[in-house]
Amino acid sequence: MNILDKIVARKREEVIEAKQNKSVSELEKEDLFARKTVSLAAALRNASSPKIISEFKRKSPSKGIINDQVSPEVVTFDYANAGAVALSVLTDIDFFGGSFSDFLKARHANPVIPMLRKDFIIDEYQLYEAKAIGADVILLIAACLTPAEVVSLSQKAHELGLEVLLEVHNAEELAATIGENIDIVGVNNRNLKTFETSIETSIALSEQIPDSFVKISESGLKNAETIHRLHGYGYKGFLIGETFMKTVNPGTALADLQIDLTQQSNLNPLVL
Ligand SMILES: O=C(O)c1ccccc1NCC(=O)[C@H](O)[C@H](O)COP(=O)(O)O
Repeated sequence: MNILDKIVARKREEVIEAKQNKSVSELEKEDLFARKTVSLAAALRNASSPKIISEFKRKSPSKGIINDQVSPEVVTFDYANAGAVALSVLTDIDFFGGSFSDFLKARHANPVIPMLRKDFIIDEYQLYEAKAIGADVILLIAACLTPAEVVSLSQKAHELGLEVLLEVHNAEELAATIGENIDIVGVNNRNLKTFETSIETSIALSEQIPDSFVKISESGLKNAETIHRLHGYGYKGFLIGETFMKTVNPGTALADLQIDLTQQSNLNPLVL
């Protein structure tokens, strides 16, 4: 059993419990359910420079505790101020230390910026939850869903006004799950068996993702040089958690990266 299998097994239990505690019609009555969502895909598609999706991530299976001294409202407000195109907030409790409370605090501190509910979606019920906490985008991980599940969950997400980020690790997952209701394709550089990250995964898959899909690179991204390199392969967005969260002030870490990105593109305008 790899880590994804363990996470998904626990997630199935959580969803059963959640459905017993709150019905879909109760979720539909939450104030944020009626909120009009903001498009991350459009913000990325129209961007001429690399854009950062900044993640609030307390801990992870690969690194253990990353930062337990930070508050979601402060960090995400600082991220948005430092120019993040979107926020990603973990809502998985057991493996990532996230929660709906973290997500809601971040949403209330940042009413307009696109926000990704970062979790392991396996059931339509979780899409209603995502809408009820004010998410704009949900994640579908090809490695833990059948192609038919990707189709039905992405259709339902669109019905609810949510955008869909499809995450793939290899060409087989991409070919099996890419479809009409996918808004953004994310290539995850992290090997879930070894936890090693390699940007070669993003490079290898870049040409196989049709141009009609906005593409982003995820995990293990640390510096402006790598981001400019991947931007050259057509990646518009970059999902970064640990590099920021392991610092005392994650918002400042993003601001510093933005300065590096601008300086490097000024030195060599062709990298844009
Ligand atoms: O981060 C992990 O250890 C992990 C383990 C198993 C499944 C998923 C995992 N991470 C989820 C993510 O996609 C990352 O949080 C995201 O891409 C940001 O990555 P990073 O910048 O390396 O924190």
